Formats: sequence, C-alpha cells, structure tokens
Amino acid sequence: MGQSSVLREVKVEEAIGLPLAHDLTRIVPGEFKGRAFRKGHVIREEDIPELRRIGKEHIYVLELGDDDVHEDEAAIRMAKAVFGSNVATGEPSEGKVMLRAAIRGLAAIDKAFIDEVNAIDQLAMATLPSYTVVEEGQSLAGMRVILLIISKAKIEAVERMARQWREGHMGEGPISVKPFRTLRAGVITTGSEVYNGLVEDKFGPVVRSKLESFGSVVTEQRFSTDGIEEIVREIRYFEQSQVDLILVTGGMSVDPDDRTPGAIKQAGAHIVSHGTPMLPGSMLLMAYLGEIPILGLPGSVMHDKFTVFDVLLPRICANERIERSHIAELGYGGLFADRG
Ligand SMILES: Nc1nc2c(c(=O)[nH]1)N[C@H]1C(S)=C(S)[C@@H](COP(=O)(O)OP(=O)(O)OC[C@H]3O[C@@H](n4cnc5c(N)ncnc54)[C@H](O)[C@@H]3O)O[C@H]1N2
Ligand code: MOO
Repeated sequence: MGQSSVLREVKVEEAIGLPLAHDLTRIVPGEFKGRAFRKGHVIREEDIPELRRIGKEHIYVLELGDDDVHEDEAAIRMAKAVFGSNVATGEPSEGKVMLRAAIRGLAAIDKAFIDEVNAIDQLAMATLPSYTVVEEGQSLAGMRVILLIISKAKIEAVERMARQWREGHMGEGPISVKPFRTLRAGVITTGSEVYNGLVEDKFGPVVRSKLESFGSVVTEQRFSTDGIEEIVREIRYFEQSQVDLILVTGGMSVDPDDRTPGAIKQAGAHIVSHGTPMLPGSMLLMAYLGEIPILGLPGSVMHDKFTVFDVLLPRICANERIERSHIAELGYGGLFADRG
C-alpha cells in the first residue's frame, strides 16, 4: 500500500492561490451546461463571486495517493484502452472523455465488452448501440468514473480487458467505425403488373436512393414477370456481371404469384433466412449467391420509410456478413410499425 489520497475541503474565500482538484460545472437550464473552471485553475480573488454563483462554498484540494487515479486520467485511460479504427478521442471535460466517429460509417461496439466494463462499480461507459449509422464527428461513446478519484486497480482491469479483446480481434478496439464500401448493385423488379405497364414502378427509385445514401450505386434495374424461370434468368445475368449485391423486389408474400423466394433458392443461393422478426419488412429474404449478398425485398420496403432493409443495408455496405443469428436478434427492438 502506498500513500493514500487526501481530499481537503477549503472554504472558497480561503482558497485563493490553491489549484482546483477537478473541473467545475455551470448549468443554466435551457441555455448552458459546461465547464466554468478547469481542473488545476489557481483560484484568484476575482473568481470568488462566480464560484458562489455556481453554488460553491467550498472547493476540494487533492493530494492523490499512489493507488488512486484522478477522474480525468481515468477517463483518458479508459478511452485509450477501448478506441478502435476511425475513432477520435477528445480531451477530458468535467471528468468525461468522448469518443467520436472520425468518418461516416457503421458503429461497431461490442455489447458484451461494454456490459463487462459497466459491471465494475463506479465505471461508466455509455455508448450508442452497435450498428448505428454515424456521421463524421458524431458521438459514439462517453466515459467517466463516478467519483473524483478511483482505485488504479479498476482502471487497470479495464485496460487488461481491452488488451485481451484486441488480441482476439487482430488489434482492433472494442469501439470502432466501419467505413461503407461502394457497392455495385443489380435490381430485379418482379411483378407482371409492373412489367406490363399497368402500374408505374415505385420500387426502383426507393432502392436507388437508399443505396446512394451509403455511397453505393444501382448499375442496372431489370424487369421480370412473375415467372420463376424468368426471375432465375435475371439473377444469373447479374451473377455473371459480377455485381456486389443483388436485390429482387416484390413477390415475397403468400400469393401463388409470389415466386421470388423460390427463384432465389432455385438460382442456387444459400438462404440465411426467409423472413425477419421485424415489422415492417418481415417477409424479407436474406441469402448469399456465392459471395454476393442477395435480398428479396417485400412490398413494405417500397411503401414504409423504415424497414428491416434499412437495418441490413448499412451492415452489408460495411462488409458485415449476415448470419442467421444476426437475423434472430432483430426482433427485440425491431418493431417500427409507427415510424411512418
Ligand atoms: N395473407 C397474407 N397477406 C400478406 C402477408 C402475409 O404473410 N399473409 N404479408 C404481407 C406483407 S408483410 C407484405 S410486405 C405484402 C407484400 O408482399 P409482396 O412482396 O409479395 O408484394 P407484391 O405482392 O409483389 O405486391 C404488393 C403490392 O405492391 C405493388 N407493387 C409491387 N411491386 C411494385 C413496384 N415495383 N412498383 C409499384 N408497385 C408495386 C403490387 O402491385 C401490389 O399492389 O403482403 C402482405 N400480405
Ligand atoms: O414484409 Mo411486409 O414486409 O412487413 O410489410
């Protein structure tokens, strides 16, 4: 055991010339919340009225013990331990360090790891859910400890856990951002009513704009009747043109004319899942034709603003392989019925 920490309370009027032990916060509801005084600031006589205005009668003067870590250093060390690719770490402020996305992309955050950290008393690591689409500069995670000082052993435990995590993930950190690749997609629109011009195609523009929002492109949209052989032929066409992604629209439901799932199967695709526990979009089919992801898109993808397609597309664009277990996890929290 080394020297233990000493926290001394000093009346503000007796604190002139002493350094602050931590950042001090001012909050004006609806207007401002932030740092009023920085850790280490040496109190001057003219600071006293402002200290009183933010409610301080006393300040802490700290002599840190050998076995403890100051909240700022703890937050910096936690951030350094967990940050991965395309993540920027900020400076500590009010005892907190933020991690931000350095690029637009898909947040990759290991829930099990974050849960394990937060099970340690007095550590707080708050993150976005994994697979969130993040903009450049957007906050991914904030980390802090709950009291002004924390035992060094707890921070070292986080560092050890993060080191182990990295060893199992080729050096990557538990919090990272995956960039979107530019995919060349082929779209097959099924439905004799569209093919025969009875209704105008509304699927193409929706799918095109969703892909473009992740930097990908529709190289070609082809139209097919509901004939299974015809749909298979179009799938083969795109397979041979070596697109990165194939989307087959419509014909996903229970009518006799709904032949898209059968055609995707007949084309030789490995079916990951026919159906997803999400609403809307439950009839979506996820498969791989060799290495090419192939999706059967139900009518709701054309009609509803947000469906399971909006969940899977960014993952596919970020080079994630979709497995059956990923699909099963979508149900909990996967009801978007009132999202328009
Ligand atoms: N009894 C059941 N009914 C429905 C089920 C079910 O499980 N049991 N599933 C529902 C779900 S979920 C969906 S989504 C819809 C539609 O599924 P489909 O993907 O089979 O859609 P289609 O039958 O091909 O078309 C439905 C509707 O949309 C129009 N459409 C289709 N493609 C286009 C296009 N490219 N442009 C414009 N309009 C298009 C089509 O003409 C139909 O009016 O089924 C539920 N019902
Ligand atoms: O698959 Mo339908 O896709 O929910 O509304």
